[in-house]
Amino acid sequence: MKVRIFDTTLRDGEQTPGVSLTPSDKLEIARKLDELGVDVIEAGSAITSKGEREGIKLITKEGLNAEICSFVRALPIDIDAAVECDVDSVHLVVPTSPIHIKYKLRKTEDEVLETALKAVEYAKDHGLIVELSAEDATRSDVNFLIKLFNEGKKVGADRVCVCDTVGILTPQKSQELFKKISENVDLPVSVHCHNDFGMATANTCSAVLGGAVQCHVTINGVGERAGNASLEEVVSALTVLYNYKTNVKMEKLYEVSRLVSRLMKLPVPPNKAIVGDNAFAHEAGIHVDGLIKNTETYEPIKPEMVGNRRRIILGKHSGRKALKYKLDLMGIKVNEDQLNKIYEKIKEFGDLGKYISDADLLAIIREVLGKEIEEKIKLDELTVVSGNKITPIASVKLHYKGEDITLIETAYGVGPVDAAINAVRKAISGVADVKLEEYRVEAIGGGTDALIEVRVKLRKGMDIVEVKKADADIIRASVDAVMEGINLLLS
Ligand SMILES: CC(=O)SCCNC(=O)CCNC(=O)[C@H](O)C(C)(C)COP(=O)(O)OP(=O)(O)OC[C@H]1O[C@@H](n2cnc3c(N)ncnc32)[C@H](O)[C@@H]1OP(=O)(O)O
Ligand SMILES: CC(=O)C(=O)O
Repeated sequence: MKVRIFDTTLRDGEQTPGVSLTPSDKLEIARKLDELGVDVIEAGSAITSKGEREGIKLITKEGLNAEICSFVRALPIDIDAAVECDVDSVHLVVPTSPIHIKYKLRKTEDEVLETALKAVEYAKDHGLIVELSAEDATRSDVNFLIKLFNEGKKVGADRVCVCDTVGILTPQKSQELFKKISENVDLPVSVHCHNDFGMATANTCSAVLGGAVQCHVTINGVGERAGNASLEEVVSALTVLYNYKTNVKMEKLYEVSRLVSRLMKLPVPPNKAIVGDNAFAHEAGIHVDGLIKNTETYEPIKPEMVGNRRRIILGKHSGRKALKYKLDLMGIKVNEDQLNKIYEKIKEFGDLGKYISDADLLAIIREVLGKEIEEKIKLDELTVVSGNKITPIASVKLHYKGEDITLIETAYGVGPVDAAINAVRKAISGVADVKLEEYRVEAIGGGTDALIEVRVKLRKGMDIVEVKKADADIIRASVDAVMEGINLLLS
């Protein structure tokens, strides 16, 4: 059976405290969501602001395949704003719980019903698809919900939605509630779950078992408070664990996750299911040994299925097979004695509570093998100019393959570090397509002469490396880290 995916990253997701997207950010995300194959994009809440309307209008003009929707309250002014943005549909939200009706709206149930039905009629008169949605439905009288939905159908509502606004459902209650609503309302039923108790994905899947045919979800589970049910979790669980189908192209999940993370400036926790960087990462020796023999031993699905990748991390818990596997991947040949020496050093590092980055491993290998591993690209010159009356600018001269090829480039940036890294990336653009995925900086010590530790994560295709470098000069530390990462990716 097929389940529709209603993505609310650009509406409920953008309600994440501190997050605000520009109209062009919204358009970029909407295009990716459309490529991903979601059925509905809730592009925002048109009444919110001029910029919000601008963003929604950019999306509706784009001619995407997905239905474009705006959140509206049961108010003509909200519906007018949605109509102005030329959306296909409205997510028309009506608070239904006693607490919302009494304290928030200061109305009676009858008054709420009357306002809601008038709003549905008004939206239908303006040619909109209407999803009539009950806010705080899971703390509402189920008979009132059924009455609202059935009356809503009479005046033209096309779908209904049950919102677990404060995330208090359990999987059992969810299945029962959605069964009751589906049996008593002859319209497609949507589920909208929040994650206050970490149950949003489970509750959403149970709602589908109960009869819901459309799931409201957000990329990375972003949203109010603890967030919404996450798209990647719901789609993967429904597909793999429950055997449902969706229109989502699952192999694009990681890519869309990272776009949303970058534009919302919300890092994806490493242990996030499906799209986290640790979702398919393994350090424990016993696990890696199993994986080498058959990946199914410790992976429920293949990482490529969701656009993620397998990572073998070396550390305190590693075994020799993991080390050998990693060295093979790096094209480094060692004898048994050298392997054991590198292995012991990794354990020593781990016991000191240290994280072993790819660059650390390379340093250990260099030490044990007693020889330099070839640096394909070397930094020769670096010049950076910055000040209060100049856009920061940097130029670099690099040597590629010894002295054979010289790469010289200049670039601007928002600051001197950005300019320097842009110059390096520009210079190597003809050699390799390397993307800077993450840049973090920490001062070790307190003064202006503190040691600066820079950590970068670089990607070339599906290969990712992490490097950390420390220097009193933040620009040197940054450029050295990026150069080392590029060399690792080219090795
Ligand atoms: C559970 C959810 O996610 S609900 C969606 C939350 N989304 C948002 O709030 C979108 C962003 N919001 C905004 O930009 C602003 O709140 C606006 C433009 C919508 C409204 O701003 P203001 O007019 O200043 O109102 P304010 O936000 O202070 O209060 C909300 C009003 O809407 C009313 N209201 C709330 N929900 C509904 C509803 N579904 N239908 C009708 N009225 C509603 C409230 O009762 C309150 O009315 P009151 O002023 O008569 O008490
Ligand atoms: C409508 C909505 O976002 C909610 O009730 O959570």
